[in-house]
Amino acid sequence: MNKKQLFDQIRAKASYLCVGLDSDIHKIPEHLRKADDPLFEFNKQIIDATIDYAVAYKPNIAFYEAHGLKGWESLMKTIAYLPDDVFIIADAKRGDIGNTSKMYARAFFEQMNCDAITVAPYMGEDSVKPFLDFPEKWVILLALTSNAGGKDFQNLALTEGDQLYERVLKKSQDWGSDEELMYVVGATKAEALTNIRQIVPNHFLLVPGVGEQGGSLSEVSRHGLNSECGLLVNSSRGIIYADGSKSFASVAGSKARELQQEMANYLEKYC
Ligand SMILES: O=c1ccn([C@@H]2O[C@H](COP(=O)(O)O)[C@@H](O)[C@H]2O)c(=O)[nH]1
Repeated sequence: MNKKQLFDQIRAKASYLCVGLDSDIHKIPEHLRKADDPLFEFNKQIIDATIDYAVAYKPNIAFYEAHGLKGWESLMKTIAYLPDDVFIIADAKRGDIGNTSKMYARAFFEQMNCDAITVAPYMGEDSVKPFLDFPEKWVILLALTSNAGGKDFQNLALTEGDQLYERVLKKSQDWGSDEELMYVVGATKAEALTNIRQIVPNHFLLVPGVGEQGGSLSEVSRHGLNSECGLLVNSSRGIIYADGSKSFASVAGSKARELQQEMANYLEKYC
């Protein structure tokens, strides 16, 4: 999906919501655990209930890898179930020497047909570039992550003055354009968004951390929206585990709708 198509979807749904499919066998409702493929059954119902309110879905690969072959099958079935007009992010946080990165890219872009993959930038240009060789596919580089430990490295001041995350934003612009590169910025770090928007005014940002991690959708939207929206805001646990009963899907749908309605207001106001 290219940038224009993504923005068209955002306008059509008045939403920049990404639903995180962090589907955990121990957290899904009891009655689903007896199904043939419990993770897929859970995801299917979550997708059906939230599809009107979300433009993107983000399966976190760890939750599927943890189950070996069966988990990969659940993941592939989930991705195949998602409609063509939603943006699919493999939250895999990959990146390695070039020939290995190329294989990761082929796995997620060719085998699984994801639109985007999260990539750790710290092995540098030759570890990121292989992911950028796929037309209309996206690399989402970790810039300023939502976790407390992100500051251990990302906020370190380099001798030249920049913090490490700022250097990631600046340097990576030599590798690809805003038609193929996005950045992860945690909702818990919303105070950095004004600075981030000065460095990358036109790039999309993937913003996790609204919901369970306590990030503010209002703050993120106020400081992060640009003229083409420029945001995909993720919520995983706050939507998919909002209810643990047989009504889980309809409650997830209501949670997604609440976020979408708030987003529709911010789009009117700031975009
Ligand atoms: O900085 C980051 C990068 C990735 N994540 C991922 O996003 C979701 C957040 O889940 P919630 O349940 O909404 O907290 C999860 O998959 C993380 O691995 C992040 O949180 N922060």
